[in-house]
Amino acid sequence: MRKIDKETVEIVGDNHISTSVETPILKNAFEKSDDQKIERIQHLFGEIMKELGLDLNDDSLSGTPYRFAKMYVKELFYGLNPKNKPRLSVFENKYRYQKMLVEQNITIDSSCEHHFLPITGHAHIAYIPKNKVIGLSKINRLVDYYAHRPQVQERLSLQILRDLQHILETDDVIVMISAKHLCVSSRGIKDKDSFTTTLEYGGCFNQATKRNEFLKLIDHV
Ligand SMILES: Nc1nc2c(ncn2[C@@H]2O[C@H](COP(=O)(O)OP(=O)(O)OP(=O)(O)O)[C@@H](O)[C@H]2O)c(=O)[nH]1
Ligand SMILES: [Zn+2]
Repeated sequence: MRKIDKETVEIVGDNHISTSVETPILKNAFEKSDDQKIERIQHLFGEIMKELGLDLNDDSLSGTPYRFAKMYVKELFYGLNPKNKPRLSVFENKYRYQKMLVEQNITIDSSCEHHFLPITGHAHIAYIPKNKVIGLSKINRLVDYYAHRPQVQERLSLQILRDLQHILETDDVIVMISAKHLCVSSRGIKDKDSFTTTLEYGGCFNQATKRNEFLKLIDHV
């Protein structure tokens, strides 16, 4: 593993934002079971707590290393493991519905990969069906899956877009995410009001009129 020291982090700054749409995952990432990972992270997080000076014999703190490890593996970062990817059943577009379908206000609960702090907000997604349509809830499930990894918002938007385009067999998909980053609001610059919007699209959404149709719909609900 490449070691990066404090000075390099300062110099690299924002340039370390990954250029790939894939989450950087080690080849042997899933050789251990979830339970083995929980056991190891429990030990390591206990060490961090002790290093901070906390007494793990305290009743309230003693269970924290285990709770933390379970939360990381089973909840916040369950989306790292491809075995947890939702099955996205698609079916034939029997109704020949060929207008825009918008699924909006999809909850985003994610974590920033630079600080491991929450990213919270909403995704709005639209597509124009060709031969395939997807169960509505599957769009929400796909968003939830990719959100539950350490993320940058740009990559999250792209991963969702790319999968939907693939599954739906069309480029005509648009993904908008507006979210607050706790690493911006609760530490560092501590800006409580700003939020971040990303927009990824393909196919007919390259036309401003189609994009505007989508943006108008989002605005009116
Ligand atoms: N582009 C992008 N940047 C992000 C995202 N989440 C966090 N960041 C930024 O990643 C940057 C990391 O910069 P660094 O200078 O290495 O970290 P830092 O010293 O903690 O930065 P400050 O937050 O400015 O204190 C910060 O500007 C964060 O706001 C994201 O989803 N997308
Ligand atoms: Zn951050």
